[in-house]
Amino acid sequence: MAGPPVVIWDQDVEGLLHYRELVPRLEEALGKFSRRDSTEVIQPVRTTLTLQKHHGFLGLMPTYMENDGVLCTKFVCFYKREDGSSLPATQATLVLLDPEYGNVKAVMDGELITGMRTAAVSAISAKLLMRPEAEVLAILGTGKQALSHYNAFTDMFSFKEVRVWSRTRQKAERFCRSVSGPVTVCVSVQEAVRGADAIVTVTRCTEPVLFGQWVKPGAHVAAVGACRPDWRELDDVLMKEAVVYADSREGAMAESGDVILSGAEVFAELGDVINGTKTAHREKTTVFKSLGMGVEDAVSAQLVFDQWKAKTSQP
Ligand SMILES: NC(=O)C1=CN([C@@H]2O[C@H](COP(=O)(O)OP(=O)(O)OC[C@H]3O[C@@H](n4cnc5c(N)ncnc54)[C@H](O)[C@@H]3O)[C@@H](O)[C@H]2O)C=CC1
Ligand SMILES: O=C(O)C1=NCCCC1
Repeated sequence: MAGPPVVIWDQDVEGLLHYRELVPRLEEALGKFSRRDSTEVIQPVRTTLTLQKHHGFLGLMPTYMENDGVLCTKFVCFYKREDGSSLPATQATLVLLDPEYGNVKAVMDGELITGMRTAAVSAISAKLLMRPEAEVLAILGTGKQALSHYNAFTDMFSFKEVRVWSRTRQKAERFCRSVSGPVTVCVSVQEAVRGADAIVTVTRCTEPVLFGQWVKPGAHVAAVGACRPDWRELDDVLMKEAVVYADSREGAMAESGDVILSGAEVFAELGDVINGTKTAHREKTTVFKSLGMGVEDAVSAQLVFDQWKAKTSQP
C-alpha cells in the first residue's frame, strides 16, 4: 500500500520553487500543450462552478502528461467580492497523483505556485513578444499577482523604470514597500501606461481598465485578470488593434471576456510561437491573454515534489 501523501505547504513551497528552474519547464510544457498530442498533454478547459452566494468560483484543473508520468489536479477558488477579508482572493490546492495506481503522492498549497507559474508564463510571453529594447514596465493592480509579476519581470529583464497603479495610493505605496527594488507610484492608469513598453494587468476588475488609445504602438500587454466570459480588463480598441496570443485558444474562447466580447481573433498560442509554427510579432502591439492552465500547475507541482524529495533524502 502506498504511504500517506506528503503535504507541502506555503513556506516549504517557497524554498523549493525558483524562476530559473520553473521558466524552462513551463516553456517546454506550453510547447507540448500546443502540439495537441494526447501522449504529451491531456488538459481539458477548466470546469468552473459558480458559488453564487459568495460571489466566487471553483475551478477544477486536471492534467495528465503520459510521457512525463505526471498526473495532477488543481482546485482553485477565486472571488470578485471585496469584503475586507484577510484571506487571499485566489486560493488553490494542488494534488499530485501516481498515474499508475491513482494514489495521491503530494498535496500542496497552490497560492505561491499559482502566483509564480502565472508570472513566469507572462514573463515568457514578454520574452517572446516584447521589443528587446524595452525600458518601462507598468503594472496595473497591487495584489498577489502584481507582486509575483514584479519579481518575475525584474528577475528576467532589466527595465529602467517600473510603474505601478492601484485604485488607492495607499495600496500602491504598500506594494512599493513590499518589493525589493524601485517602483514609481502612478495616480492614474493613463499616467502608468504612457510610453510603457510592457504592461501587466493583474486586477480583479470586471470592466475595462486599460484603453487602447493610451497604449504605445508596439507595446506588449500581459493580461492576467478577467478570467470570466463576462469580465473585462482591456477595451475593444486594444483587443482589435493588437495581435492577440493566448495560453490556450479553447480556454480563451470559453473564459475570456476580453476575447469573446470584443470579437478579437486569437492569432496564436504561446506554445505555437515556442514550437516555431506561428510568428512572434514583436514589431506590433501584442496582447497575451492569460487564463491559466492545468499543465502549468502540473509541471510546477512535479518540480516542487522533485525538489522536496531531493531535499528530504539528503543525509
Ligand atoms: N491568468 C491566470 O493564470 C490567473 C489569473 N488570476 C486573476 O488575476 C487577478 C489578480 O489576482 P490576485 O492578484 O490573486 O488578486 P488580488 O485580490 O490579490 O489583487 C487584485 C488587485 O486588483 C485590484 N482591484 C480589484 N477590483 C478592481 C477594480 N474594479 N478596478 C481596478 N482594480 C481592482 C485590487 O485592489 C488588487 O490590487 C484576478 O482577476 C484573478 O482571478 C489569478 C491567478 C491566475
Ligand atoms: O489558472 C488559475 O489558477 C486561475 N485562473 C483564473 C482565475 C483564478 C485562477
